[in-house]
Amino acid sequence: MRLSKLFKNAPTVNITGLCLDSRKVKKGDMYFCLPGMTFDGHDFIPQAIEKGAIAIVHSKDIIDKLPGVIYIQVEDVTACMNQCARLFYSKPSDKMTMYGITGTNGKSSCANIIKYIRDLKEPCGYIGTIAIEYGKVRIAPDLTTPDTLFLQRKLSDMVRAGMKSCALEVSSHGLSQHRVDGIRFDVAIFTNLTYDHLDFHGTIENYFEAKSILFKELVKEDGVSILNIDDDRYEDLKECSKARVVSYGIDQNCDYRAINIHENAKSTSFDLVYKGQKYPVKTSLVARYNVYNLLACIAALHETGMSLPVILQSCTKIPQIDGRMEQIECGQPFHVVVDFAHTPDGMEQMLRYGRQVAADKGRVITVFGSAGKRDIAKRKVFGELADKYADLIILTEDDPRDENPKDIANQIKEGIQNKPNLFVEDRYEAIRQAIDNASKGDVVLILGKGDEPFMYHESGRVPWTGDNICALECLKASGYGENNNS
Ligand SMILES: CC(=O)N[C@H]1[C@@H](OP(=O)(O)OP(=O)(O)OC[C@H]2O[C@@H](n3ccc(=O)[nH]c3=O)[C@H](O)[C@@H]2O)O[C@H](CO)[C@@H](O)[C@@H]1O[C@H](C)C(=O)N[C@@H](C)C(=O)N[C@H](CCC(=O)O)C(=O)O
Ligand SMILES: Nc1ncnc2c1ncn2[C@@H]1O[C@H](COP(=O)(O)OP(=O)(O)OP(=O)(O)O)[C@@H](O)[C@H]1O
Repeated sequence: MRLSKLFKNAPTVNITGLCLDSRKVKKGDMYFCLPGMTFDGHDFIPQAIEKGAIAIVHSKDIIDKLPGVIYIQVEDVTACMNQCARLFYSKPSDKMTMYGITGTNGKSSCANIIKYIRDLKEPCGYIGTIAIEYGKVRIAPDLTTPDTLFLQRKLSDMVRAGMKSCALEVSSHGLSQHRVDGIRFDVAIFTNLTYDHLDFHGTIENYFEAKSILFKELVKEDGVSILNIDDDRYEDLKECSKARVVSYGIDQNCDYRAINIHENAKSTSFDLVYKGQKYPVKTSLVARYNVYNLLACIAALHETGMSLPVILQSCTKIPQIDGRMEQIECGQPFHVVVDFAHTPDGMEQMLRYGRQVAADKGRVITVFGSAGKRDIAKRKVFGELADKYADLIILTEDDPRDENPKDIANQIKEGIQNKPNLFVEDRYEAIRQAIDNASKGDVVLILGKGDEPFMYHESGRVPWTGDNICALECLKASGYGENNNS
């Protein structure tokens, strides 16, 4: 693209790419010097030029300018980069129906439900923690909400691949760091706000402020904000939303309400009340929190033109979302569930669910840890929750980074008063012991990592079997077989 299309009065040169990381610069790129939490992008200008950058966008004064390189000084490099990326990639988000989902828990679940149902009508892409997915493409992501440049590039790939819509998980980090500023959302969904990420945001108010950007600034004025009426932050978000507000929930009257909820181990049914009419809904999803997720998605899809009967019919067969409430079946006489729960709210929901589906005398056996170099205050809370609901607690590693997993386990143990517990550092072995310990009617809950095929250790990101595959292997090693229904 001609530089003059991005900046008035710029020289007539062609920019072949945009880059924010000097290590990844390619010949002909424009490099943006971003202020970071660890580094300052300005310090890597020489490296960027050496690797082939022909234009540098910076905010600080530069003394030793090199001939042949174009220097563009702006006040706010991040804002400028967002604008350039939007133009460079031809405003891809304007060519699709954009669903943005934010909240402490439920983003991946909602985005995957929307993708599944929307895909039945026309192609829908997905960007989030689990994958970047469109058509036959499936890429493992580094972040839930990628950086602006990568994000705009992927959205433009989606448009080229024929996607008509995209479900995008919008994390609070992504919002704070303006990764999605170049996107105008047709639909902004709020799932819930509970305790998380305070290591980054400092206070729950800052965390909420970050989430609210999606509703205050990024949803289109003629778009729609879909809000959970049962969450304490409903009124605040309603107040600040730029778009019209549609509500969903269970406890109070609202636009899309679920009543008469029946939860089973493998399915859920309820009546959807919409505009005074009742619609029976049956879904393959389980646990009450998924009723909330489903309501948010039904509202989002209906408000963007899909008919209610078509949406509701598809709810019966929503496929298993990888690593989210994933039931591992190998003919064993007890439940094994792998779930990505890694916040106090997510843990409590899962442990409660475990208690509910365990047979009368069945035990809840749980395996989990807590991530290293992340929020340490939640560790004791995890212990307290397990103490309240579980019968046997096996503590193990979970992305320890450069912390000692045993120290983390000891901090979790501070919350455990009454229940038997043990520490098994190796996660595979911990899952094996949980499964070996289980008997008829028990529930084994393996929490924290879901389907993630990696683990963060001191040495960096290393491959991990994945809790779901590990659990299946352990069941088979214990003599269960997929066709054995004993
Ligand atoms: C805390 C955080 O979000 N950090 C993000 C931030 O990094 P940073 O501010 O530390 O950047 P930095 O390393 O100081 O570098 C500043 C600038 O210099 C550049 N640089 C740096 C070094 C170099 O040699 N050359 C160079 O050009 C960098 O590319 C960057 O542009 O900007 C980087 C570039 O976009 C991100 O990769 C990085 O995400 C890190 C890897 C991360 O782990 N983020 C997590 C916490 C995160 O964002 N998580 C959320 C959701 C979590 C959840 O809901 O569970 C997510 O959306 O994934
Ligand atoms: N609506 C909800 N309310 C409370 N807990 C939920 C909800 N939806 C999912 N959970 C719990 O949170 C876990 C993570 O779900 P999901 O991956 O959908 O959330 P997320 O917001 O994408 O999380 P992350 O951004 O950390 O990936 C689930 O495995 C489940 O335990």
